[in-house]
Formats: sequence, structure tokens, C-alpha cells
Amino acid sequence: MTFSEQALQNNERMWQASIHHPFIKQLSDGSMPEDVFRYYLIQDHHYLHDFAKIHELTAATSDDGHVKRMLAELAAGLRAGEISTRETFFKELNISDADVKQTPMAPTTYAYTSHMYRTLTDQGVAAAVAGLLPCAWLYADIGKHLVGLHSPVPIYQAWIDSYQADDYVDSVADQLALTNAIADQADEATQAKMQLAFARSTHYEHDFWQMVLDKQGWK
Ligand SMILES: Cc1ncc(C[n+]2csc(CCO)c2C)c(N)n1
Repeated sequence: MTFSEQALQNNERMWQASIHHPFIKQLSDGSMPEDVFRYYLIQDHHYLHDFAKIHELTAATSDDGHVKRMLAELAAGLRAGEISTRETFFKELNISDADVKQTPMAPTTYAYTSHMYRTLTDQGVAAAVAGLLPCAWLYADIGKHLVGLHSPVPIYQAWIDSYQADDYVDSVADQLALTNAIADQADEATQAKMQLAFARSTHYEHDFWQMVLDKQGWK
């Protein structure tokens, strides 16, 4: 069994809970209040900024040319994605730079990104790469699940469409292949660290949806 097959089997319950989370349902049936989607976009902006940084740090730490190149390419794609999100979603919802600056990372965004930094510093490159994987892979699965459903709210449908684009689906396949290749060459202890990092990120992906519906803040 490949690393990713094993990972999915180990985390099936959390994975399914994300795919069927009320956040996804509210987005696809259009019932999500706009302020909730705004909250999501701002937290996700904070998340993506750190997520790109973690790719760059992992690339800088790795001594494998292929891993370095792939992570650097993914980071560049994330930076470009950040810019296009600002141009489309932020503009449409009138989210300004000041709105973003004035909104701190909520506890779950903070915990999720901190987990990824910590995985790199404490567990190394292989575990860090495994910790990055649920992000793209889970959204691709959610995108598949939503094929054929059309949200009555155009901006929600635009969000759904962005995770069904062909270039995105190809990039997920590359990330799966990279993670599986790293796991193949890793010893058992490293493979266990990779599984743990994947499981933690999967957990935080689920909590991210819930954070948004709760509009979680610092008490
Ligand atoms: C909390 C959170 N988790 C996953 C994604 C999805 N995502 C982030 S970067 C990327 C790859 C290139 O687009 C994908 C699929 C998100 N936006 N926010």
C-alpha cells in the first residue's frame, strides 16, 4: 500500500467529515451568510500566506534537488493564487488590505500553521511534506464531490470552480507522487512521523471549516 492510500485509510472518518461538513453544504446550496464567507476568505488569506512560506522553508531545508524544485514551484503558484484571490474574491466582497491587517489569525488558523512550522523544525522535511498534503488533496476530493452541483450564489460557485480546474487537479497528482516517493525512500520511523503529520493536518482541515461557522475568535 502506498503512503497516501494508508493515510487515507487511517483518516477516513475525519476526511469524510470534512467533505460532508455543513460549511460545504451551505456554500453549495447558497445558504451561507456572506459575512461567514468573508471571515473564511480573510482567515484563508492568513493561512495561505504561511502555507507558501512553509513551502519555501521546506524547499530551503531539503537537500534533494527534485523536492526543492517542486516545493519552490508550488510556493510560486500559491503566491500567484493569493494575488488572484485578492483580485476576484476580495474585490467582489470589498475586503480591503486594512480589513485583512486588522483581523488577527483565529486560534485554529494559528494552530494549523504552527503545526506545519513545528513539523518542519522538529520532524524534518519528509514529515513536513506529508503535513502539506491534506490541504490540496482534500480540496480536490471536495471539488469532485461538488461536481454537478451549482450554487445559486455566483461567488460561491466561483470558489467551487477554482478547485475543479484541470491545472489544479494535475498539481495534486504531482504532490501525491512526490509524497509517496519520499515515503518509499524513508525508514519506518520517518514514515511514522509522516503519517502523524498527515493526520494532524487532516484534523486541522476539518477544524478550519468549523472555525469559520463558529466565527471563532480569541476570548
Ligand atoms: C485551510 C485551507 N486548506 C486547504 C486549502 C486549499 N488549498 C490551499 S493551497 C492549495 C493548492 C493550490 O491551489 C489548495 C488546494 C485552502 N485554501 N485553505
